[in-house]
Amino acid sequence: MNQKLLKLENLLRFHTICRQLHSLSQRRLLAWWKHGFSPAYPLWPEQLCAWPWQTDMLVGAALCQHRLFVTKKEKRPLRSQLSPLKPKRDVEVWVGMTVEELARAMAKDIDYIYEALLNTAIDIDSLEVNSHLDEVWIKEVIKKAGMKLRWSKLKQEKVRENKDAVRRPQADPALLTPRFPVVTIMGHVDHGKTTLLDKLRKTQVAAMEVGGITQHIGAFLVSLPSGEKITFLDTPGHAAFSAMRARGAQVTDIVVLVVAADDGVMKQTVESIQHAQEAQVPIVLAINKCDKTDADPEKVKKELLAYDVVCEDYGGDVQAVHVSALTGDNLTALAEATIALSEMLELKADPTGPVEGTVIESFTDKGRGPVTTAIIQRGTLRKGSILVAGKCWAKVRLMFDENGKTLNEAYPSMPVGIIGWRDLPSAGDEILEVESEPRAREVVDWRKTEQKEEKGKDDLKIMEEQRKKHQEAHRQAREKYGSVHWRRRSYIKYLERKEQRPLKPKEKAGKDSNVLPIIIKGDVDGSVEAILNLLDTYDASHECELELVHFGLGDISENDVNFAETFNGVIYGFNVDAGKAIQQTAAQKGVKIKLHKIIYHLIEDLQEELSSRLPHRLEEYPIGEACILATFSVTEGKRKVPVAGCRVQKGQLEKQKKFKLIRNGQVIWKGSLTSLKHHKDDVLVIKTGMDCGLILDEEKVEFKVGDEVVCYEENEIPAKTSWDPGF
Ligand SMILES: Nc1nc2c(ncn2[C@@H]2O[C@H](COP(=O)(O)OP(=O)(O)OP(=O)(O)O)[C@@H](O)[C@H]2O)c(=O)[nH]1
Repeated sequence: MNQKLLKLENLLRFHTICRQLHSLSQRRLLAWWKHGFSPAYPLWPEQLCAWPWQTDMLVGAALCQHRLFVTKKEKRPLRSQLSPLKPKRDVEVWVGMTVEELARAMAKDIDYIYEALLNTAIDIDSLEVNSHLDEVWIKEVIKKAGMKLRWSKLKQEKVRENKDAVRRPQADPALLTPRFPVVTIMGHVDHGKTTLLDKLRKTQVAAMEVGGITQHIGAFLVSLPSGEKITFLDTPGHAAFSAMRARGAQVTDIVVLVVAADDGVMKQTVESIQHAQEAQVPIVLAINKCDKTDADPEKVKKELLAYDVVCEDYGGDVQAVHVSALTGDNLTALAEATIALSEMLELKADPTGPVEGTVIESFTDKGRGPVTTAIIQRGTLRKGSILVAGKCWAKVRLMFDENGKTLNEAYPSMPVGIIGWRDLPSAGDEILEVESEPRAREVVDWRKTEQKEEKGKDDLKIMEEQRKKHQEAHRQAREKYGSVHWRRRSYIKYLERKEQRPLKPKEKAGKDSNVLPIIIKGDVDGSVEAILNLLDTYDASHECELELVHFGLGDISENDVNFAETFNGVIYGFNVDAGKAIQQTAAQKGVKIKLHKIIYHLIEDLQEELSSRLPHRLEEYPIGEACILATFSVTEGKRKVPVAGCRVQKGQLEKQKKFKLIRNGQVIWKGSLTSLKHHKDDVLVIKTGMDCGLILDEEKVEFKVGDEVVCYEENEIPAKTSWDPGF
């Protein structure tokens, strides 16, 4: 009878715990049950491990549970292994669906999915209801269920209609008209690129007789006396190249390679050559600083041979112009050489139809908002055109050139400042004209969604990597700690520490001990994880040891209180409750339950609790100071007792308080007085300015004239933990 009652009681307690344990534990229980209740089974529910029950009691309880399942089984087959599923139901699935979604799609409960994934390589413990499943696991579950898999429309939706705007196919040669070249200036540091660009720009300003301030728009147009034009990109050559090539755009037709005649080929000269060669952009060589006495243009040409840059003098096709950016010498010749090369390249573009171009530079102007400089490559840009670039779009409100002059139209190869962007596109972004604002929005939305999906895929990859890492750590922990199925870093840390210094219930963790055993309960996995992560910042160097004896999800239970009582610990609950009965039990057992709804309040509370376990600090408060003016001794029986003749200089000396003797700034004695006299009278207090004679409780101490006597009292100051989790 007693046996039966015990089992019944066990069953009830077991049920209560199971109900608290969330679906995860029921799943584990089932798995455990199917493995013959072996305590060695790795999925032993951690909450039950923490339960201070004996294993056989647990088995007893579980056996009852087992019978219950068996009875239920007769009415309703629960598991695939027990009753084969009726085959070939179609299940609509998609990659990355969650455990919950798969269960719903299969019309099964969540446990079913977990069960199907048991004994597979997946780490079932790290698998939450909302974890995403890989294709391989989805297939595994469906296969085990004997169902048929059908990839969902949702998956097909992923290959949704491409709403992006793209460049048009190559233009009909009949539509092509000559265009002027777009040139980038590149070269080694200090070889004169900026000076050359400035000179070219100033020549242009002077030539146009505009005067005043030139507008920096990242590119400018130079008109030669012959009427020819060249667009120079006014951005650091490397940056322009990298940005544009990274986005697959190629706006430069010619590279002007600047090499200082006095310095020769240097590291960045070589890099510039490589950039040009990789992009198959021809080079015009500007041998600069030819005004300098030590200039040696021939040496430069020879050095360049090593990099496949063969000048015309050496039988190659690279034009070399000796210039001086400083004096402006030969800059026209350089421009003409560039034009000659562009003519050979037969640069042409289609000025009709929707615009295509590239963003050279973009910035936000205080008054005008986002501004871009673009090079038009196809079509003709006009006010009111609708453009998209990257994930931004614009209705062109205003166009201007490098001199700030408003433009009505911009043709291929023209640099143009554009105002009217809703957001700021990036340098190198491709500009495409679309037919309407709704279409521009559609393109931008499509691109944003694409980006999100890409990011989602990346996140999934990261999650998968983390899962694998977690799985490995988990496997190692399991190997190390056997059937105990802890998966928390903090707990493993705790176990490791425990190996070094086992915490015995009630033995070390007395109320005044400097060990604080704690139990953490939280509402959801995430919050418990967050608290455990903060606890991880607490290391052994702190004065009070923090022992995490148990943690878990759900309201505070009797089991937690038992634990806390056993270890003399404190229960911390985050966003959970403790029923009245539990609180009463805890009060009876002297167990503190601390409930919080804000993590940092919980941590502050923990800091206070830790501080309360630290020994108090003693702080000294001086009451008076005296100086020894004479030393003598009195005879007490056969002993000669040293006496210090002092004058009080500050405060007062109180016989009952503590005293210290200081010599040359060093404390040489601390203790009490056995005698304090004023003349021949014993007194309790001597005030400032008065003389006195005093005898210490340690007769061996010798006084010296000039020593300092300090009377003080000691106060206990509560200590504060130095632990700061840093939030
Ligand atoms: N004598 C002489 N000095 C020049 C000439 N060109 C540039 N310099 C000087 O060389 C120095 C560097 O010129 P920059 O134009 O700043 O050179 P850079 O290649 O743009 O340099 P980074 O911007 O640092 O890459 C400056 O002191 C210029 O005055 C030139 O033709 N002759």
